[in-house]
Amino acid sequence: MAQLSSSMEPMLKLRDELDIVIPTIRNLDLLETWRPFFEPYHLIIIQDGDPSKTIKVPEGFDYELYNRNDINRILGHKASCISFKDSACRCFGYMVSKKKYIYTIDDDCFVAKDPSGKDINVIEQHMKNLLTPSTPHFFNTLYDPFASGAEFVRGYPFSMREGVKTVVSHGLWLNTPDYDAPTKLVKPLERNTKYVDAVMTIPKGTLFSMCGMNLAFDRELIGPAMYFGLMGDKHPITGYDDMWAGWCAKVICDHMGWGVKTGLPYVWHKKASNRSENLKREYEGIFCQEVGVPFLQSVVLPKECTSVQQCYLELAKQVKDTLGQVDPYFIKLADGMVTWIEAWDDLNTPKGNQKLKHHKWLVSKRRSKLITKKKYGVVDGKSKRDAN
Ligand SMILES: O=c1ccn([C@@H]2O[C@H](COP(=O)(O)OP(=O)(O)O[C@H]3O[C@@H](CO)[C@H](O)[C@H]3O)[C@@H](O)[C@H]2O)c(=O)[nH]1
Ligand SMILES: [Mn+2]
Repeated sequence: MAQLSSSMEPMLKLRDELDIVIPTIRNLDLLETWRPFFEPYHLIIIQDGDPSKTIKVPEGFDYELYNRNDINRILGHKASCISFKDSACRCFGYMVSKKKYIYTIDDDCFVAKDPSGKDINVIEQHMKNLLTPSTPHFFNTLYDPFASGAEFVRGYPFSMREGVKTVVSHGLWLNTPDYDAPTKLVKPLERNTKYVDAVMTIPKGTLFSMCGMNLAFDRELIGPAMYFGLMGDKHPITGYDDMWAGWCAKVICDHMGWGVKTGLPYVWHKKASNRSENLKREYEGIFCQEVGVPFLQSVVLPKECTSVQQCYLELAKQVKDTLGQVDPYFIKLADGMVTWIEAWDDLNTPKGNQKLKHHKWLVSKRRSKLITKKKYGVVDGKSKRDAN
């Protein structure tokens, strides 16, 4: 196995380097099962749907929770780029995080076990994937040469064994795989029981289906491209937010010379959404992907695009000019992409950081009020302590 740099071990701790982003419309009981792996980290919870609903978070977790009112207050008119009533809202968490890495997971994904019966530490495996190089320019048939027990195979040019920086680590799912609605309808009972002990680099020039359920990425590098596109409320499409982000991010990774890996780690997905509902939600997307994918595969970004933001704005322009003629939805999506970059850059300047600090204080104040209420209750407008 290609030697892991000795500096990697401390990085695996990562408490101050990684945020966990969870989009949710439900109580977060799943966190109990993830406690051994998630408790050390800061969580950014994006509460979708009705902001007046209280999302229960088990004790002991360090988190900030943003609902729609917070998103509107923080972004103002730019909040239009953050989807509502769709898991795409999670990308707001990427924007407000200040950490180098992001891990995002759905609230119906639980700890999976490897074939030896050991609980899988998704953070550890994703960080191994991100902290070791990718090999997009020449396919290694024995999978990830930087994974333990693997190596470059014969015929692999030595001049290419250094690899490139990995910026996305795409994990998989046991039990309910990420099938689209038509597939789920014809195969309602199909479950994924195959634990494939492999991590692979997705070759340069190839797009892939990026599922947002179990995903980690280098926020400082590819973060501005991880826009989960306009879906859900007031939009004709849903269920393709993560796909859009994955296609755009991969085009930019190829241009920037960065790598994307897929494979381990697994989560146990106990699908909470409704199959026939999903078919209605995904219907338009099934057709859009047939035009979107070939277009994005054909995109060439100019060499003058040297930052992810520049690449992303150029991509938005090409989406608007080309796909905008196919379906007006893509004009709105392209505008959303531009607004996303504006909002990202706003919040990641010293002035933006100051503004965000104030909002984070408000969000944490609301949370401590909730904790007080839960601990001491509020009886007839007085706390239980006063009432006794
Ligand atoms: O309006 C909504 C609906 C859901 N969420 C949260 O988003 C994730 C995913 O929701 P869910 O697991 O119910 O949906 P699935 O169909 O299983 O997942 C699909 O959505 C993609 C995004 O992860 C995934 O790739 C697909 O498999 C949960 O955390 C919900 O709470 C929401 O925020 N708003
Ligand atoms: Mn799910």
